[in-house]
Amino acid sequence: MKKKVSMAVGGFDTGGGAGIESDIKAMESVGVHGVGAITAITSQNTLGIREILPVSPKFLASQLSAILEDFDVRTVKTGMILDADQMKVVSDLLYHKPMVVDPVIYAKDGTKLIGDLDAFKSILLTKARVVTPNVPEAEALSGEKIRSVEDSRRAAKKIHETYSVPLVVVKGGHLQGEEVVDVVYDGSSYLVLKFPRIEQRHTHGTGSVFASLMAALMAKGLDEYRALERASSLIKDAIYSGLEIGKGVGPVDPMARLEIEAMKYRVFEEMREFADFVERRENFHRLIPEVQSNLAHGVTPNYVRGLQDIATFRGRIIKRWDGRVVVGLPPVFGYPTHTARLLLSIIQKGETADTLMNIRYDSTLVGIFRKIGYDVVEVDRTKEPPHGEGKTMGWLVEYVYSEYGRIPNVIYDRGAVGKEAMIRFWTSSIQEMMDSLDSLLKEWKP
Ligand SMILES: Cc1ncc(COP(=O)(O)O)c(N)n1
Repeated sequence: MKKKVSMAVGGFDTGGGAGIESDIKAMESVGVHGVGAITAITSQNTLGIREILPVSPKFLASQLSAILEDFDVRTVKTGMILDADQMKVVSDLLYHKPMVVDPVIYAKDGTKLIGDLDAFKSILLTKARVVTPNVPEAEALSGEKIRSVEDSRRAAKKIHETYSVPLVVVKGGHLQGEEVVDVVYDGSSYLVLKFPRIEQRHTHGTGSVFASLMAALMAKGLDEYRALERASSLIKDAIYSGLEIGKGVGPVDPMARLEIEAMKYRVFEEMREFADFVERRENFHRLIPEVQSNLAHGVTPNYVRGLQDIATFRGRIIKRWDGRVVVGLPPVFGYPTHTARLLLSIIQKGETADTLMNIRYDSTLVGIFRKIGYDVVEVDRTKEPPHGEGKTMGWLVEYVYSEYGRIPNVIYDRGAVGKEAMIRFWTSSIQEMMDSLDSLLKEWKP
């Protein structure tokens, strides 16, 4: 097997959240082999940096040579580089490689990671292909105060002109506002990228991971703009999945996208098995209402960001005229079915719901649910206010939550004018769903 190789140069974070380990994780997450040269060992955790042990410039040079003499290093990402001597080594040995420079002037806790800013500007920044400052870093590099997107543009232009960096990416996370606005300048035009702000406390290593993704994607042959676009999308998942693993600011998770994609594959497999189960199970048609059934099944609930992470059968679970049950079409993610919307609303209320199905209402079935140990709640749909199609599932969950403070596994209603009575049932796994449906069919003798 062959893989492209990208190199990270920076500090070692004992907490695995930023620096070299996060760089290599980020590179590996997009299928690039990451190699690394260490400038300093930090004793660090989510609460901050305690001590820094610098590596001698000579030993840094030795690491770089060992790497360069053996691997075809396509791109380089730099982070913590302490002093002028280290910077000279990096510049002398790597000036010919496309470098993505993350100007980590200060760590989250305020510790200086680039000890000599003047040396950094003159020795390293001038060799960068791409530089990725956040707002405080862009202020330090440009000497401009940044309070608005307009200021970011001015700073980006100034950094480009002063240090001849071909592509300057000023990340807007530190500015106020509902949207995060990144400003990109390449010497002739601006690109302004806007993203909805993600509420997240655990953002340690965001800058390291973003710059490493850019370097890795460029190593794979993407041009700077394509790499930027992809890295921006991936970093959102990494931030969204920020890890609560210490007492302080936890790290972002560069593995998030890979894990979500792997889970989605498993969801498809399990739904295929579920389709076989309902098509083969004797008497299954008895559970299917006139409006037909569907199954919603998502990735692990705490990874669910929206309907894009929940799958339902595009053609539903159909009871045919002859009593056969057919799942005619494959599952799809992000399809706004009733069951998908209901499962999403239940997850958003904090339940570890993984699978949900609607089945026909029958008072005996409700009794069996109770007998096998599920919490059951009845909802009176005549109380539903008039609102458009697409609002019902959200209303249902709000209504149940306001009455009970949680969402029981079984929610049923006896219908209303023009609305068929229905049981909606959620479980923590698809296996539990199948086992429970089996029990219903065994116990129910209509
Ligand atoms: C070794 C090392 N490199 C980079 C950072 C910056 O990351 P952050 O800004 O999240 O503290 C860090 N804390 N440690």
